[in-house]
Amino acid sequence: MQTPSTEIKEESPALIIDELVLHRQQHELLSLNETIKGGDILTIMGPSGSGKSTLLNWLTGMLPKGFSATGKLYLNGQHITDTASHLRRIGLLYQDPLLFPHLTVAGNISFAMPAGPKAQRQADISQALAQVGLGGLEQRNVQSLSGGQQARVALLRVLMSQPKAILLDEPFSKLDSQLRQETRQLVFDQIRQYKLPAIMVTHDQTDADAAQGKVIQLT
Ligand SMILES: Nc1ncnc2c1ncn2[C@@H]1O[C@H](COP(=O)(O)OP(=O)(O)OP(=O)(O)O)[C@@H](O)[C@H]1O
Repeated sequence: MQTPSTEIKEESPALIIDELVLHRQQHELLSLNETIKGGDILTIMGPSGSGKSTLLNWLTGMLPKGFSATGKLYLNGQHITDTASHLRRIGLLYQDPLLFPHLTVAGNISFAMPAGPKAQRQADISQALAQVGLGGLEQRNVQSLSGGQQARVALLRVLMSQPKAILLDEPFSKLDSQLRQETRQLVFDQIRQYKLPAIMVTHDQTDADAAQGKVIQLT
């Protein structure tokens, strides 16, 4: 007897990619079937053109024209394949911090936070900044920060938006090696602390090793 299909796949924190096949025009780009549990980091590697960005675009609900997909996406038990991008609660961290240059550190972080009493938001921001070694920099203009400091603000901006999953798109590639290692550790620690399912696209084997999770090599 066939099990009736259900919209609820799993209740504990997990991102489930169910029988995904991505096409560019008639050409199959990739297929994927994965469950990423909260706190786990799935690493995606592969040569230029293998479909890494396209996969991230599908996950965020922004597949460009010319591409099509079959398969389903579930986040913490909810079917979100057809959910609008801004309602998916999937945070994205890029290689560029993409901070708003005209806003302060606190302004950048609070921009992405859910609404709430101002004093509470300010206290939460100060606490988060202190946790990543940026205590007291609330009112600094982000343009006056170092690359590593900007990367940490970008991370906090994503985390404070309270995502339920996080995607990392070459997030450390602009940082020099010492800073790369430190920032990577911080990002991975936070992913584990918040039990977020994460997918990281990288060309760097040391990133993949540090993630300590499954590695998928696209071809
Ligand atoms: N907007 C687009 N229109 C048409 N084809 C595209 C578009 N974007 C990407 N492609 C093609 O789709 C395929 C997958 O590209 P994608 O950007 O996902 O690869 P990638 O693995 O992220 O590459 P890279 O490592 O260079 O970023 C490639 O053949 C690419 O040329």
